[in-house]
Amino acid sequence: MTEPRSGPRKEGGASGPASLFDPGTLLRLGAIGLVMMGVVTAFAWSAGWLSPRRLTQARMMDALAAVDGVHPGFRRNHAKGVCVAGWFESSGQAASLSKAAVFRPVRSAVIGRFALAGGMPFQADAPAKVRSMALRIMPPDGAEWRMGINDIPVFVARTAREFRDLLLATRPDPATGKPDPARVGPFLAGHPDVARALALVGARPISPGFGDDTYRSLDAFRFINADGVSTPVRWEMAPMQPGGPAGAVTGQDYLFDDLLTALGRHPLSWRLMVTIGAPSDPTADPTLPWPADRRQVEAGTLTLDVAQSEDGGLCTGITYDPLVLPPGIAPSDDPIPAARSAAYMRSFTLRAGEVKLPSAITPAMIAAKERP
Ligand code: HEM
Repeated sequence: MTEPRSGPRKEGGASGPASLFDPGTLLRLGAIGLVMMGVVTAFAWSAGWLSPRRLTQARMMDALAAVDGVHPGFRRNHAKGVCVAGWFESSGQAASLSKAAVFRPVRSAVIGRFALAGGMPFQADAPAKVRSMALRIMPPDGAEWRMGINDIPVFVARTAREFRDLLLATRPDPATGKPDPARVGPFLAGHPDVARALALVGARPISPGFGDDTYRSLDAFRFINADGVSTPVRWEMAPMQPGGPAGAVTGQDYLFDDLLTALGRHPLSWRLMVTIGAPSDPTADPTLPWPADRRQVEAGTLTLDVAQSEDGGLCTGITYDPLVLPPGIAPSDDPIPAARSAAYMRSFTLRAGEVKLPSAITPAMIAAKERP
């Protein structure tokens, strides 16, 4: 018997292994390569590597960190805060403007947060620091509504890019620890809208504390009623407790201390006042106030009666994303809320994965002020 001759094997036959040089294999490999390249390019694009001027979530986080540093585990803005809880009682008066469940004559549960603007979780309280209220309003039978609202009359930038540029222009100079006038001056000269908005913010009346402060949406939204009629709106939470005499403006946490003392004595309430915009009112520019004589509707009353530290508190796992809106409330052409939504998500993703120091407002501070 002769052994079978081991001559050259026919490549690529139906039964033999495929060669790398087979045209079909090359085509398939090429296709895989193209898909991989597409994926890598998409990642690079979304990370902003291909477009150094594009504003990405990471660049916005960097700008916030350039001003206030990095504080792992904390919100990248409005870092010093305390959780609160209570309810919102609708008056029914906004139901003709918006079909949102929250405006039916019902009581909705609320998880909120008071905070100071800025990324420093241990900053000292001071009268002129921007204060905020954030709310997640959850009607018993309908979609929730989230908001983050500030105690200033207008926002300080028209777009996310302008806000980021303002942050970078006002970041502290390492030599002095203060913003560098040589950088701030030219920035404001080139951004008269920001200079005008900052002047309005600087001239606002300052209330003694969180409890007697007014918090505003600043951004414009649209209310949509059951007939599909869309109305431009902004809103504010107006305090129902009188502004008492200013307490002692001393102590690292005096604003939070006063808030906890007040909540320990009685619930605090605010009226939700919705301002109806006229067709001529600017909706796309939150640096511009609307005329003071616009009609307002009293949509209901917010009552807060419980405080909790962020450490273990219900608000910690929440982003007060202004685009979490129920049917009946929609964004306007204001570009800021979409940028906020992206930035809050990024901040949440970062802080959720980090080890955090205890918050400035501790469970023990709250327990000491609680009602018996
Ligand atoms: C482009 C503009 C803005 C950027 C990039 C920005 C960025 C941020 C970030 C990163 C956070 C932390 C979010 C978290 O970790 O949950 C935050 C919180 C907050 N922001 Fe903004 N923000 C912007 C505009 C505004 C405006 C216009 C308002 C007010 C109307 C506002 C009100 C708030 C409030 C109240 C909080 C605190 C929410 C809480 O207590 O959890 N922000 N912001």
